[in-house]
Amino acid sequence: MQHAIEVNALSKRFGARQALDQVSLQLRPGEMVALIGASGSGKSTLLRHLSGFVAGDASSGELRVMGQLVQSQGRIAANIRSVRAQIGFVFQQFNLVGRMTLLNNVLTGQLHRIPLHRSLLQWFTREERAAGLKALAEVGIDDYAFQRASTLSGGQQQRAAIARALVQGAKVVLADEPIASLDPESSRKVMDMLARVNREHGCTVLVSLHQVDVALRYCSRVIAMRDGRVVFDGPSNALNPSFLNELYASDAEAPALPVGPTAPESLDSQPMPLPPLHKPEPVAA
Ligand SMILES: Nc1ncnc2c1ncn2[C@@H]1O[C@H](COP(=O)(O)OP(=O)(O)OP(=O)(O)O)[C@@H](O)[C@H]1O
Repeated sequence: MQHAIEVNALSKRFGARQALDQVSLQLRPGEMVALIGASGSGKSTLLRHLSGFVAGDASSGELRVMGQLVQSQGRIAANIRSVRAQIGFVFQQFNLVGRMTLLNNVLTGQLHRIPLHRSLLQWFTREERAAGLKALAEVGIDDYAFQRASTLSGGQQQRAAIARALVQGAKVVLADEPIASLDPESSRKVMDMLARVNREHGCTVLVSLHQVDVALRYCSRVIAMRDGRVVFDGPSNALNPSFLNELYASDAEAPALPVGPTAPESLDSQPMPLPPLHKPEPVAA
């Protein structure tokens, strides 16, 4: 089976800091998986490598999205732009161009399909505009289509990034802390949209989250990172309070950890680190 996301022995060192250490994981098409871990554990760095914005160390293996090579042994694939056309990004730093209208921001999702002169001039056809408005309606912000993106709230901007992924026809959505600075109601809307994109459009979603309760509510599988390593990969209902306490032990901004049904008492005494529940499968040549 072709994996939607495949990471094989990815390592990244920034000076003395081992940000990623032999990270391997696979996501099946159609999965929605949460990436959790304390601040500095490597979540954003992993997502940036998957997007091909950052190259891993030369000792790293391969990263693939929808079977296409993103990078191998520290070298970004030559056709990375066409690989990225399959990936929707909900990254705070790449989200929207503030001076462009919301609609034009969303329409940039199809730039890989239209001629360069049209993209430079932001000339879009009636059909393309209709597709953009439909996507904005789907995420509930079509009323703001002709407003400058900079005038929108953080939650609306995140939803616009999701609409852009829809217009783009992305197969995989990478979301880096999409609700980090949002109020609870906006957070719920953004997470609901991501879940819908996953469920109704069949997109594979990998979302990094600080809020463990949100991760457990929306994702049946969780990957936990600590010090650049994957220390847990399995069903979210197998996580337990002692593991989570250990995971966030060094985090000054540790999130409130959930208790109750999502944290079965019977697993309380499980020692750290938990072994990964999914053994990495061999990478197809
Ligand atoms: N460009 C960079 N140069 C130097 N160090 C970096 C760089 N990017 C990340 N790091 C370091 O790599 C480690 C992992 O950082 P990363 O941002 O991936 O963590 P994170 O889990 O996403 O944290 P947070 O939840 O706070 O966003 C940190 O120690 C960070 O300081």
